[in-house]
Amino acid sequence: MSDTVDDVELPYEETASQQEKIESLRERLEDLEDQNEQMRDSLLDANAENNKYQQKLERLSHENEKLKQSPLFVATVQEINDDGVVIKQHGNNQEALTEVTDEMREDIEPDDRVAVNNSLSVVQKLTRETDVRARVMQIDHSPDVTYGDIGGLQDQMREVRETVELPLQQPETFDTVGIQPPSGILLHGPPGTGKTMLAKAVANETDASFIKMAGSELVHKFIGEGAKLVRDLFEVARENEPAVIFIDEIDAIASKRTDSKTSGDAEVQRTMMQLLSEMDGFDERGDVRIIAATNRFDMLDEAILRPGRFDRLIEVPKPDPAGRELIFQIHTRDMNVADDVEFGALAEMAEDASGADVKAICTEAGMFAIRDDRTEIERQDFEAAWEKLQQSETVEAGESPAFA
Ligand SMILES: Nc1ncnc2c1ncn2[C@@H]1O[C@H](COP(=O)(O)OP(=O)(O)OP(=O)(O)O)[C@@H](O)[C@H]1O
Repeated sequence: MSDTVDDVELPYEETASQQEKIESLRERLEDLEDQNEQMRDSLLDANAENNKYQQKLERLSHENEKLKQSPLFVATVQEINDDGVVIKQHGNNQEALTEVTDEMREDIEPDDRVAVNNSLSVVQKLTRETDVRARVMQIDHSPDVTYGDIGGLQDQMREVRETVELPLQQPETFDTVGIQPPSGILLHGPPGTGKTMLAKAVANETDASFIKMAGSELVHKFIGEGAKLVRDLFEVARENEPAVIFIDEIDAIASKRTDSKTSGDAEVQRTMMQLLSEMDGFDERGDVRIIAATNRFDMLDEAILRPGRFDRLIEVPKPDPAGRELIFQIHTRDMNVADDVEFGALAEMAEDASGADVKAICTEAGMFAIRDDRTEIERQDFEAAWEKLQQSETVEAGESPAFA
């Protein structure tokens, strides 16, 4: 069957008579014609089969399209194993073992959000672009900040721990005493003072997921979706219990009502109302704690501060000299600092600096050393870094810098 024109074997011996040769060739010709006939038949069969599969493929593609068009439910992949895929449906939180195509199976992994149809088969993986929640919420299952990374803020840390750790770790204490655990914490103070760090650290130390949402993004980026996203935020938190919800820049959604009646204001109002109602539904919230932060405490609507909502208000001020010294120590832990550098003196120098400023000074001091071809960071590097930071802040504030 695999003979080619060049390597064809002649069906007779060289010594055979002319008559025998003709006879052999005739037989071989008949054989080949038979084979040709058989192959043509097979080809026809294969073509027919191919057509059948083609039609089936079209039908399935059509079916698939139809499935995608009917309403789909959103679920999160929990586990992929030999039996199929375990998904957890959003909304009712129920888990189900379902099937996926081999192709889809290769594409998904635990924690992916997927769309499932009525029979809970995974139809589509939701990409980050289609997943608004993923864009607006930052979910960190194990934030790496610890209490030891925070300089100063001892009182604030104690209060945050009391309010968040106890209800998460010993909820029965509150049941026994017969009181509701404090609901939300509001951290207020200037930018860069460690508010986010406090929330991340308490989530980390209680093994809770950290779910962050920025109020300003909610209002400015996702116009018209604010209220729904707040609902989603609490839903995601329940799906990831125990969880700490961190709402940064809460003033963007909970500032005092203005008199103007623009549609933008109405939208912000709706978002805030949704937040209040989620906070009021505390009983069903389970192992979820809420921490919010603001730099504009004076702007907040009183409704948000009513008992049962944010009833712990914790001020997070800029660090005092002792706090700054600690923060310098923390941020230079991994740096190669010269022995004569005194952190106390640096703390005195960087008067009025926030924790974030201190961190920026340390990084910049390292850059000065690198520019100077040194591997050790000296006192003058920190001084130059502080000067540079002050200059950039002056320029940002629109004043002319003291130094060129
Ligand atoms: N008390 C602190 N101890 C150690 N580092 C700090 C402290 N405060 C701030 N920092 C440093 O500054 C960075 C920013 O801090 P963080 O995001 O917690 O500030 P924030 O108060 O939430 O700021 P914002 O109000 O601007 O959101 C931190 O990642 C950390 O490196």
